[in-house]
Amino acid sequence: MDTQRLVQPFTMEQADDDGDAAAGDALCDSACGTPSTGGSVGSSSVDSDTPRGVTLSWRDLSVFATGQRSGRGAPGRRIIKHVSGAVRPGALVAVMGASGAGKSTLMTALAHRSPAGVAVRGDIRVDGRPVGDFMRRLSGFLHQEDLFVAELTVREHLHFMARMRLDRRTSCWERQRKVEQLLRQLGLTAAQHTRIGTPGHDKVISGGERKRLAFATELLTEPPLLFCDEPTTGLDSYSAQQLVDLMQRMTERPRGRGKTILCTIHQPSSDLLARFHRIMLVADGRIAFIGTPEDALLFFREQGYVCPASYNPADFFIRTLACMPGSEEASKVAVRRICDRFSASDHARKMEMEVLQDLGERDKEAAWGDEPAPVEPPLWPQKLWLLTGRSMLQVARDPSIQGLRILQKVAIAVMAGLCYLGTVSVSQTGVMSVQGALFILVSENTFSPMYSVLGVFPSELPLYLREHSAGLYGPGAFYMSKVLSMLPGLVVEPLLFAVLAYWLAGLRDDLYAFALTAVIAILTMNVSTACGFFFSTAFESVPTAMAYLVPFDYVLMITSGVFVKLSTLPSYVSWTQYLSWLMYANEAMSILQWEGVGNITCPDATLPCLQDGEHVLDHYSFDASHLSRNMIAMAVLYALFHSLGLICLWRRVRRLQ
Ligand SMILES: Nc1ncnc2c1ncn2[C@@H]1O[C@H](COP(=O)(O)OP(=O)(O)OP(=O)(O)O)[C@@H](O)[C@H]1O
Repeated sequence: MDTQRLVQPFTMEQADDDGDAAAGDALCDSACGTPSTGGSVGSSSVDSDTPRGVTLSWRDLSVFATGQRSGRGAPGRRIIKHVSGAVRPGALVAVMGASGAGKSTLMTALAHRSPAGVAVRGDIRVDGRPVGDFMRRLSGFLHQEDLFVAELTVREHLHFMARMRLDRRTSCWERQRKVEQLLRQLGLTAAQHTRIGTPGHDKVISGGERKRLAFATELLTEPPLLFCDEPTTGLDSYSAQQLVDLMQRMTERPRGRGKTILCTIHQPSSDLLARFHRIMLVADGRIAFIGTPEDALLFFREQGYVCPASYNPADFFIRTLACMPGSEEASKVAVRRICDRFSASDHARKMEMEVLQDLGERDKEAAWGDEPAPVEPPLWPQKLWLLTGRSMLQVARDPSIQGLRILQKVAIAVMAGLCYLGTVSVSQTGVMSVQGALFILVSENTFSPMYSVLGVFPSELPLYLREHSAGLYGPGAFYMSKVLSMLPGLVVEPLLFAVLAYWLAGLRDDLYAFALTAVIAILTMNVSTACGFFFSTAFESVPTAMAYLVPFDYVLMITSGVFVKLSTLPSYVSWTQYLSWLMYANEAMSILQWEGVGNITCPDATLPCLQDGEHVLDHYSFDASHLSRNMIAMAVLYALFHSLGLICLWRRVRRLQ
């Protein structure tokens, strides 16, 4: 009966989307074909797939703010104060309390997901076992603020997550079956091909659909324990009710397989509150009550707080436990008294007895070998492949990332080429035009690509940190995927520019010179992007990165060989030229233009003249034997910037998590 219930749609949508499954979305398992509705080889009923529920208990738990957000030099503040409690399998628990009471802090601590700057002390156990990193696999966490890749569709997102989160031995069909089931179950079938988007922009799914998608993502792995931080915030009352109904159904499975769900919630209606099996009231970092809403009303009555007949009990609890402006001290004393009385009450003792009994029974069950097999996550190359695919879709679908840049490059190449048209010749004035055209080729492939990637890591870090904390992938795969996804653009863009500008400007009519110039242009853009990536990971925000990058790029430009004769640079700065890939590129391109050129016309024999190519190179302090050295140096800079970028990202992630 419960299996039936679970596969029932969340809303009235009954659209059969099996046919759509084969729609070839890039991230989807389209190669599996259409999944059979009756399951696939290796799949079993939903109930037997579902791991048994778990008991979560905690004793003498305190949470401190140790730094960062608490401010420089501020002592660690105790946010959660010596709390104890427990939740049994199949319980849907509403965590309620006034704003700032400590609900989210308590829940993230219980979920073993406390952020950096927060220290947790105390004993938290799952089925009697002290919590550890296994909590990432055992539990799902629905965050207050949803974060998605806006360019993906609902279906693509779920397929990506299925491949990232599920055991790598899960068959393609099985993954597809889970996605289809979740789409139906959460009423996302109609929106499955809609881009997730960013709220406030066109083509976005609604706030309710975002919440349901976030929920579906957490349900992919069938975690027996779910933490939901304000899942109903921003939803209309009907959608909120539907979501809570779904949670309720998930807790009500037989044979101890009901999920344990903790859910912070703000001001639920009486109707919504009645759907929760238990409520947990948090006040000033302590627990004021855990039990059924009815018992809570009785307990409060015993303490002298009577809920008026027409009043919403949730509002009554929150109001009673809130810190009243103007009478803060009295409110604190009242809250302390309620919390003290609860911890000494029969409710608290009964809860503890129930948990102990429950754990005893579950120990016996475990002896019968009901432990789930350990999950094998995807291998690193598989994760990299998936992440790169996702990033490529982002790049392809967001015109501001690459499409517009390519158009802009073409326009600049045509304009620059036309400006030099007819000015390039083997003459004294032609030397200036050639060197000018080469500088345009180098600088156009340096500055705009370098600055355009500065926002990549600051903007994507929140999503990365979220996915990292869920145990999906590490900084190496994240960084590499960004590099790989941009690679096609970083070849096409400079190549297009070189083809157009080179031939329009009328540079040396030699295929070898052109081909190597194009390769150097590609190298230039890749080194510049690597440098941009490094600054993007090294600094917290784009303005800070810019503040350091602008002076750095002036040094690069001055030492490029165009603005000053390199051999005349003062010794204390002359070393900087070896960091300047503009210099390497400029010298290499100049060699390709001038090597072997003899007899440059000289209009007036009485004035000093550049008589041949060797003279031109010498004039700029360039050396004809440096062609391969320069290309190798650029490759080394590319590797160096990316290595530094990766180290900075890794350090930042360690600091933030
Ligand atoms: N890392 C931190 N550093 C310093 N103070 C913190 C930190 N995290 C939480 N706090 C503080 O602890 C208190 C409880 O915060 P928490 O977010 O848990 O409250 P809440 O009950 O979930 O509130 P709301 O319902 O408004 O989300 C707040 O005063 C908050 O400012």
